[in-house]
Amino acid sequence: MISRFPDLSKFRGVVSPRAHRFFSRLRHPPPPPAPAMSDLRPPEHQVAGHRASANKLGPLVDGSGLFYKPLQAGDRGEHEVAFYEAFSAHAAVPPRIRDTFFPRFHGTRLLPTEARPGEPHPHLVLDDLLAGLDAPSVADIKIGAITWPPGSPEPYVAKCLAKDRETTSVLLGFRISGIRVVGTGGAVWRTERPEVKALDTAGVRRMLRRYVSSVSGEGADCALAAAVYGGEGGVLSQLRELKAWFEEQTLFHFYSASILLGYGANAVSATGGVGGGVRVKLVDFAHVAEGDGVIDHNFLGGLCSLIKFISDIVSETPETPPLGPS
Ligand SMILES: O=P(O)(O)O[C@@H]1[C@@H](OP(=O)(O)O)[C@H](OP(=O)(O)O)[C@H](O)[C@H](OP(=O)(O)O)[C@H]1OP(=O)(O)O
Ligand SMILES: Nc1ncnc2c1ncn2[C@@H]1O[C@H](COP(=O)(O)OP(=O)(O)O)[C@@H](O)[C@H]1O
Repeated sequence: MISRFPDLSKFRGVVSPRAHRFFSRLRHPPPPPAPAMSDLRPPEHQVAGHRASANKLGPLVDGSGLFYKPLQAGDRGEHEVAFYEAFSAHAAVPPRIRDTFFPRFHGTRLLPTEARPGEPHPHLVLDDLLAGLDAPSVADIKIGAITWPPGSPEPYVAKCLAKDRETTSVLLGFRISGIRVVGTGGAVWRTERPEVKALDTAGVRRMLRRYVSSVSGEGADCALAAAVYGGEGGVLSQLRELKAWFEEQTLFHFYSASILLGYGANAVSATGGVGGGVRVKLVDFAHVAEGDGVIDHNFLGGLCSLIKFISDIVSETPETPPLGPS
């Protein structure tokens, strides 16, 4: 829960530690009791990123509508927390943008994990952005031709640059990181890591078509293109609203962040509509940098490029009933 109190982090050292703890508690009231390890599991709907396993930390859910992301090593985890704290309280962020496109931040919490038995690990507590969608179909699209923030160490820049060149990031301003599609019969089709890494422009187009197709297997009939991508409240109209903000905002530069698309795949109605709404969200803020009064042209360029790919698919496919956001 986010309070109306301003970000106090810059006042650390000015106010007493006791006062700071008091105000922090007001800004992030304690969430409900910590879930037991037996209730926590990797989200079935996760399509990219580090995945929790017996020896690796990764995101967890407990079915309560919350998503627990482990703080990453080094200063990355702390950096992501600092972003959420600043963003949640920033007076210049329009509430509509914050509420529509970002997960709500509920502070951090120590959780038991299978990977680190007996050593609770701090996690970001976020809204599960796919909560309430039955059998969600999900796409993670990493935005930006450049995926490292200014000032990153040289070896990290080299690693990211190599990935940006090998994938479509440099060429298209975005790359697909992972997709899962739940067909009408409940069959799940998902991308494998090596496959998405090898996608070229034609492959990206194919994946974006596959994401809105009802057939099982590799085929792409684009039966849901108009309902999911088009119409009022569809992906395109939400992306355009997000773009309008990025044309103005100079607060943050979202390096390596992803757009997460979601729709309830198992609710395809007789009329061809999709139940549960269409979601367009942003995730992964471990590499966000301060905007310093400059627009985030790296993210904005990738977003425009993605919009063009998706609008081409809508133009090429026949109309089906549109859906609003949920
Ligand atoms: O750790 P790696 O090498 O698997 O790379 C991660 C990427 O996996 P990949 O192998 O490219 O599919 C991973 O990519 P996906 O999200 O899986 O597309 C992220 O880029 C991750 O970076 P961060 O969590 O945003 O800091 C990447 O982590 P860092 O390169 O930032 O450590
Ligand atoms: N708040 C959220 N709600 C639901 N799913 C999420 C949320 N945040 C991330 N995810 C899922 O987890 C994946 C990895 O998240 P991300 O923040 O990118 O982690 P990493 O830093 O390991 O790359 C995303 O591709 C998405 O499937």
